[in-house]
Amino acid sequence: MSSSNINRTYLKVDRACAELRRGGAVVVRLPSGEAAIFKAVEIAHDNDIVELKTMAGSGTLLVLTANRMSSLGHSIGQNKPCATLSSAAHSAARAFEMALGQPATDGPQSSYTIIPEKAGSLADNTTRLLRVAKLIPAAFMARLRFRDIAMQDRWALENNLLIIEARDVDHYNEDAAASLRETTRAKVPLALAEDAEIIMFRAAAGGEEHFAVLIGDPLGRDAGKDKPPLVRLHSQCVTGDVLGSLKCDCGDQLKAALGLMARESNGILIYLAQEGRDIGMLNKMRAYALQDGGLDTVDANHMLGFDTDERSFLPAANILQTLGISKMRLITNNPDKIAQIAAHGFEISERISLDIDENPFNADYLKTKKTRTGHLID
Ligand SMILES: Nc1nc2c(ncn2[C@@H]2O[C@H](COP(=O)(O)OP(=O)(O)OP(=O)(O)O)[C@@H](O)[C@H]2O)c(=O)[nH]1
Ligand SMILES: [Zn+2]
Repeated sequence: MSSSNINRTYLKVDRACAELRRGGAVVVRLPSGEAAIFKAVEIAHDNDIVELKTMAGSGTLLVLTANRMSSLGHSIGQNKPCATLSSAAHSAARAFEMALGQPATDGPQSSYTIIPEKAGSLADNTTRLLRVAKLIPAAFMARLRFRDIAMQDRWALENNLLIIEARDVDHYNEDAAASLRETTRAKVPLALAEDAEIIMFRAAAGGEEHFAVLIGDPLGRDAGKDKPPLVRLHSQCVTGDVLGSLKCDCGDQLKAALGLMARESNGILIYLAQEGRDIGMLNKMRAYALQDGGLDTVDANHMLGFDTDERSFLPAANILQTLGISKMRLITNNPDKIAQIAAHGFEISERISLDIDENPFNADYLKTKKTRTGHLID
């Protein structure tokens, strides 16, 4: 794909996300010409349900992910990422409860007809776009009655609506990672590592900003360096990294990693703008509220409709490649991180574990990392 094509594609997705976040409607279309108009449930009002129905000419459905459905006590089958729920009596408040509330004991879902949806379906694409927009992946969706693409384009223009093609959604995360560029760099002496330099990267797609902290001389400007650099991919955790939250191990891991790198003067910490395993700070706080009610970190993500971990380490891989790194000693306990980085063609000569002392507030979290997400914690 030429770079100008990539540009047009991701700009449309970025505009769609802004539209969804302000409560607006977006149209999603499959190559077959099937299309649907949708909105984010978490920002919708009752009149939106009627409006979508009137515009599309078919009933408004509620789209929920498989994880959310399972939290509501419904298995929708293997390889079905989401389901559409139809009801004669939708109200935004009720749908909000279905999408976000704690499951009611009398089973509000019983009054809905539930249809499992395939990967790549219109419903699936609505939830994927909502995730990119860092919104709860629950949509009000109404299918357009007509499949003629030229007619749809005219209709969208008349109604000031954006049409997003399913293939644009498919490529978005890859395009965003590929569009990362070094933007500026500066020396920033740190308490734990005086010889530190920060390199900022900005993605043209989505505008996300990640950064690399170079400790000492990891890029091998010193001739004769025999060990590959220590590398840590650290996903943002404002509560742990900045506020010193005792609920997780992030802040301590950050400090420990910088300390290890300073000792050798040979490290790269990539700080990824992936707050809350990439569900965003607001949704992480929603997950924390559910954890206050007794759920663990995995079930809380599922209850909100998200996957256990929404992160891709492709942005990190692109940054490492830009820096000219091919081999590293990776500081992590996360097997998925190791697998993803290896799959991108990097050589991990050694894994350095990063075990943090338990406290009464993070003990359950650390246990869940070990038992449910496979973290290699001793
Ligand atoms: N959604 C959610 N995110 C969390 C929670 N606790 C921590 N995080 C986020 O998880 C990310 C850190 O992930 P971890 O699983 O601790 O560590 P990791 O990067 O997977 O693995 P290591 O390399 O071994 O540290 C950060 O983005 C945190 O904000 C939580 O309860 N819910
Ligand atoms: Zn944390």
